[in-house]
Amino acid sequence: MLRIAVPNKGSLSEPAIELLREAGYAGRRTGRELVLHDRANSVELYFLRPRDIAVYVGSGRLDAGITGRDLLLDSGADAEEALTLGFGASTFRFAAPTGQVPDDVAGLAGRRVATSYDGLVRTWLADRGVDAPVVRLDGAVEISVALGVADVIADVVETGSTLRAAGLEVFGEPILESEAVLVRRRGEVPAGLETLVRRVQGVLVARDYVMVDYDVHVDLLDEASAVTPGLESPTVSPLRDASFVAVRSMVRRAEVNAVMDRLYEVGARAILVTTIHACRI
Ligand SMILES: Nc1ncnc2c1ncn2[C@@H]1O[C@H](COP(=O)(O)OP(=O)(O)OP(=O)(O)O)[C@@H](O)[C@H]1O
Ligand SMILES: O=P(O)(O)OC[C@H]1O[C@H](OP(=O)(O)OP(=O)(O)O)[C@H](O)[C@@H]1O
Ligand SMILES: [Mg+2]
Repeated sequence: MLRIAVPNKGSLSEPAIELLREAGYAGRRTGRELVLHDRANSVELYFLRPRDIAVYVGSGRLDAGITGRDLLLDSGADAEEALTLGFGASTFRFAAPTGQVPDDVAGLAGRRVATSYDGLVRTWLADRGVDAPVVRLDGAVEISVALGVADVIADVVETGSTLRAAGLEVFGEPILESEAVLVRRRGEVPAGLETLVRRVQGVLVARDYVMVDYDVHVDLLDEASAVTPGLESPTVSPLRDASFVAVRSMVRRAEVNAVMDRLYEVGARAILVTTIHACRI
């Protein structure tokens, strides 16, 4: 049995559960379930706080889990990233009241820094030789400066609207670019982990790519294939009219309209785009 940790709450929970569902694993039946035995797939899913997931995986009690890169680094757990998952993107940044931002990193010295990610912030400050007291708070960190317990904050920024509402502005380089990641414990590869990674990768590729089919005159095949090289090489099938071929290739979803425009200019016709439901690459 592969033991997988899944966020039970917060912004990563729903997309993580949906990703595993699309990868063929059982879904949570109620919002209160803490463990789910998915015997058909030989996995056990543990629904845990995202902040705790890297700790369980790093301790070796669980084999893999979904959490944020920022939470993984903050925990200091002995776990490593196996895959980036393409959701839960955020930036971890310093912010201070508008008009009172330090000029540079050295300007942080002696200022009280409020954060929920004290491990991450202490390491960042120590690596740069900056001596600043860290105030550990559980959440709503943006209000801490107005309430007088800190001078600056270090927190997750997604849209920036919470910062703006609190009269704060970011300063300095981002501390970290984060997103949801699949983490695994270091060392020996547990049975079933490769299957989990391949399944999840399959979902991510199916989300990212579409299938494009078109007909093109054989004389234009090289030019058209250059527009749709696919992952390895496009599939080319004969048509009844031997002067034409049918071509099939995977194309990035975000680029498909530009690709269709170029194919049409080359002379391809009957250009069809279909969704990929699942794949193994
Ligand atoms: N807008 C966001 N706010 C907070 N965390 C976010 C956001 N967008 C992405 N994340 C990521 O989600 C993870 C934090 O999840 P966590 O469940 O601890 O906090 P949360 O989503 O703020 O939920 P809550 O504070 O309600 O418990 C981090 O990896 C963080 O980078
Ligand atoms: O840049 P934004 O789009 O505004 O999002 C970032 C904010 O969202 C999160 O707070 P959350 O709502 O989770 O509350 P919390 O601070 O109590 O965890 C995070 O801690 C930031 O405060
Ligand atoms: Mg939060």
